[in-house]
Amino acid sequence: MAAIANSGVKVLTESTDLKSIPAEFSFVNEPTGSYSDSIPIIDFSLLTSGNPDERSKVIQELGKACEEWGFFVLVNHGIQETLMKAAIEGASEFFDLPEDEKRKYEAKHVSDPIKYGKGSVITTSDKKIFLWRDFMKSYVHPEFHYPDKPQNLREIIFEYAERSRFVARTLLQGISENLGLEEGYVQEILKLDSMFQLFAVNYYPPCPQPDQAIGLPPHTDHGLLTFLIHNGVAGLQIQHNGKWFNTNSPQNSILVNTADQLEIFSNGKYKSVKHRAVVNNQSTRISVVIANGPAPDAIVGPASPLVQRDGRPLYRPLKYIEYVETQLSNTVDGKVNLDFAKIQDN
Ligand SMILES: O=C(O)CCC(=O)C(=O)O
Ligand SMILES: [Fe+2]
Repeated sequence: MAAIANSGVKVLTESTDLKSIPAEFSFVNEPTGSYSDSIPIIDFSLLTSGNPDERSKVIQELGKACEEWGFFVLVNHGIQETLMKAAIEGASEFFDLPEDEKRKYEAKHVSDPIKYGKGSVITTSDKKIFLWRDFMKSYVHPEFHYPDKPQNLREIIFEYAERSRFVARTLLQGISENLGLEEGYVQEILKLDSMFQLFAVNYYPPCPQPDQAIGLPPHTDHGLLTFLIHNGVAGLQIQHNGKWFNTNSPQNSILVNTADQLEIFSNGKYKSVKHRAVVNNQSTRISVVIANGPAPDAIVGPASPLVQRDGRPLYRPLKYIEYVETQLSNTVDGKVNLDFAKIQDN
């Protein structure tokens, strides 16, 4: 039992021939996801192409995707496929390191810039459940933190994060134009030059009873836009109109979801989408995530031109890094923080 509590799921699955999941992992899943052919696809190159008609059309599509789905598949984003592959393969090598090496990064405090672990959630009935996932998270911007080993990976992740920032800022500029905000407003208010980026690699080994465990339970992300790429094994599901949908991703695309700060900034126009990661009994799934957010010290509330237009703010302003760290230490329900920021009717 101690092995289960102390080591990651990778070690657990590799050291024993499991036919069923240990009781600590048992999670009651909502019904499984189906497919939708209407998940939006956004062509990033049209945002930067210089053709004004194409640009305004894609900005409209982007706004619609954020409003209706809170999720889209980004194609033609300009980040080289070789870099993305290197990031996925390299990041997953972290989990092959000896336990002692990984354990150096076991989280002691929520603000530790590098954290390794397995994670657990407390259910509404006060039960602790372990997730079928090992993770490594690190803060990569404005300060860059990354484990020393495996070697050479720091440069790859540094570059991937840098390219992602360009893509994220360009998308946010397009989104804020769709909200009717002036050029440069979003950049200045959210201090995007020093935007906070949290890098995460999630490792989901095959699970003998995939329907009875969960990789990551339903949650929303804390930032503005989250980018996710993976090793070709599906597992990310998003909630849409109360139902779960599998996400498809064409070769070399980035899966993008709206997150809490965008819901707050847009005064509720764009909802932070709930999503979860399911597991399977065949192949290891690896996802590489970059949560792109405002600057750590930015105080984020609804954009004032939108508050004026809507008549009142729906959320109260909070300092972003405090929001992140409350969410990272909160293991219950992904929406708790947003509810905390919400101004209640009375
Ligand atoms: O691995 C996935 O598909 C989901 C990851 C995720 O939602 C997260 O890291 O916040
Ligand atoms: Fe997430």
